[in-house]
Amino acid sequence: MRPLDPRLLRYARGARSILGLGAVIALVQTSCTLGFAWFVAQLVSRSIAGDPVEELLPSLWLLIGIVVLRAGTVLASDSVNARGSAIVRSQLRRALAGAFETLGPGWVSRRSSAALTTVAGRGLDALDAYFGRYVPQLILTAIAMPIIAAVIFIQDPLSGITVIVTLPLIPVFMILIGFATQAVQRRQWETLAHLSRGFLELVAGMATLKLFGRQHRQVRRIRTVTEEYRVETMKVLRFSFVSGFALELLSSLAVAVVAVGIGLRLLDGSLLLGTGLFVLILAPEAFLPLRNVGANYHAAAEGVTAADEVFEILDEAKAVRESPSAPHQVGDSATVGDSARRTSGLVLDGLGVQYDELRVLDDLDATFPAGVVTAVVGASGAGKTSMASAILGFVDATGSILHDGGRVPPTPGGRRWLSWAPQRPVLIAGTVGSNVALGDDAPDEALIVEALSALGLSALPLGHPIGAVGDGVSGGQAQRIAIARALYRLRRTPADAGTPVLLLDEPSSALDAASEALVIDAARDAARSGAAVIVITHRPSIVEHADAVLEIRLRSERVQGDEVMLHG
Ligand SMILES: Nc1ncnc2c1ncn2[C@@H]1O[C@H](COP(=O)(O)OP(=O)(O)OP(=O)(O)O)[C@@H](O)[C@H]1O
Repeated sequence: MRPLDPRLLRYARGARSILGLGAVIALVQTSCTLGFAWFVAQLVSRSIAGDPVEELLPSLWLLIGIVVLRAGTVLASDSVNARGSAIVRSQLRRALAGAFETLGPGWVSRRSSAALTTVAGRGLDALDAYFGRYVPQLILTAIAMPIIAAVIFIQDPLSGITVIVTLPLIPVFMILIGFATQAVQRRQWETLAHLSRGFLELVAGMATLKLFGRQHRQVRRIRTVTEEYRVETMKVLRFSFVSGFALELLSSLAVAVVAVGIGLRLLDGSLLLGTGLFVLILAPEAFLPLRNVGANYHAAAEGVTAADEVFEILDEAKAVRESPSAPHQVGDSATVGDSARRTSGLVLDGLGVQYDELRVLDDLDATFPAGVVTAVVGASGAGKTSMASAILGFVDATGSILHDGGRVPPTPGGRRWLSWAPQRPVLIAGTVGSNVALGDDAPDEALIVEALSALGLSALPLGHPIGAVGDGVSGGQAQRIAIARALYRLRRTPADAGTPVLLLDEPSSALDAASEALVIDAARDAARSGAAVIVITHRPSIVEHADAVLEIRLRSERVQGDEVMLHG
């Protein structure tokens, strides 16, 4: 772990002001430490020398003032660090949410959702120890240590040299401990992510696990991972205890050496009592912040390990933002025919999609004209949803996508013309109405009612509550609410967005024949109003009512030049 990761300053702007304020507070604290040591040494040596109390009173008042000021700086430092830590964590969480948006649903779907929520939740919370305790001590060390060491050297060169020689031993020792801890800390963090994943699977899949009698196995797995987590945590703690002990021993020995030197010179009279006392009080203060850095290192390291992962995600999103055409190559193909450029609606020209090693689509050409319902059919796994994901900008794709003759950008933004209902309906906690008008700042109630009625959901009140994962409605209702959302968005397509495109991915997979007929009517109405309608389906009844059919064959069954067939 680097003492201070520069990426933290880059991604969490709030961190800069905390560091600035922390430096000012550290400077005041160092002045207080020096003042405190000076006045205590003076008061003791002058009392022993027999100075009258009245003459000592001004120094006493100053000492009391310094003590109060020092307490004030501790209070200020605590509140700055607590507020700063909260600001930084919320800035990093916002940046992370922005990164997820940039990287897109395709990226998120390839990651473990449990690991992502652990890093964004518990992981970033662990930064509290880093900001609340570790960083302030690091700043104090950088400011107080050289000043105090210099003052000791000026007052008593011999003690100064002892302090200057022994001080670097502590950071050297800490670096060695740091190397050893890094691996255990990462293992502890990975086990935690593993544990979260196990719990998520147990909770989300409880019904299935119980039905197949696998719940005990899952519980046993969690028990094993919990044990692994305990072992890893104990390893981290062992390092923490040993390093705390060693740091304490090192600094105590160094202070003892200084104290013995001062004592001997006080005895032989070569050092004044005031100076000796001053240096003796100051010496532990030179080691204290560095010792505290070491003591807080392990608590901070968990947050830093998590922050490391956050920074990797933020860097990835930054790279995508800076070169949007690098991973997503849609729009790179050389020439697109004139007819494609003149088509109102959507044209795919040589579209290719690949997931790591798995090539799903290659060189797919298709036209989805305005006013036409096109059914997209093909065997399971042929790549129909992958084509939809490419149109949505969710996956890396090659080739070109043209909307009204203009190239569609590779990232998901800038598709005001596109309305989509996914294969698996995603409902957000709220109400039926808020789900249909999702993303609309000024929802049109009449349109919401119209979209729901078109799908036979007029009996469902707009205010009907929906839970976090679509609880509160049936599977078929959830699917129709998701389609109603697409119909609502279609009706709200801005006039200057061009030909509206309605993309429905297996819209009737959870519906009965009557509801399916309503979906077909809604798709036909949309085409009549001028939209290009694409319906991915396995249902013969939808294919029958389509104006055109695009068949995507499994890659293994494709023949060169016969990748797809379009029936008009
Ligand atoms: N995010 C992904 N990462 C890796 N492979 C994927 C991903 N999404 C889909 N695939 C693979 O791509 C292939 C095509 O999947 P796709 O979902 O496009 O098929 P589909 O034609 O829509 O199938 P279905 O009719 O069953 O919905 C499948 O082999 C699938 O396993």
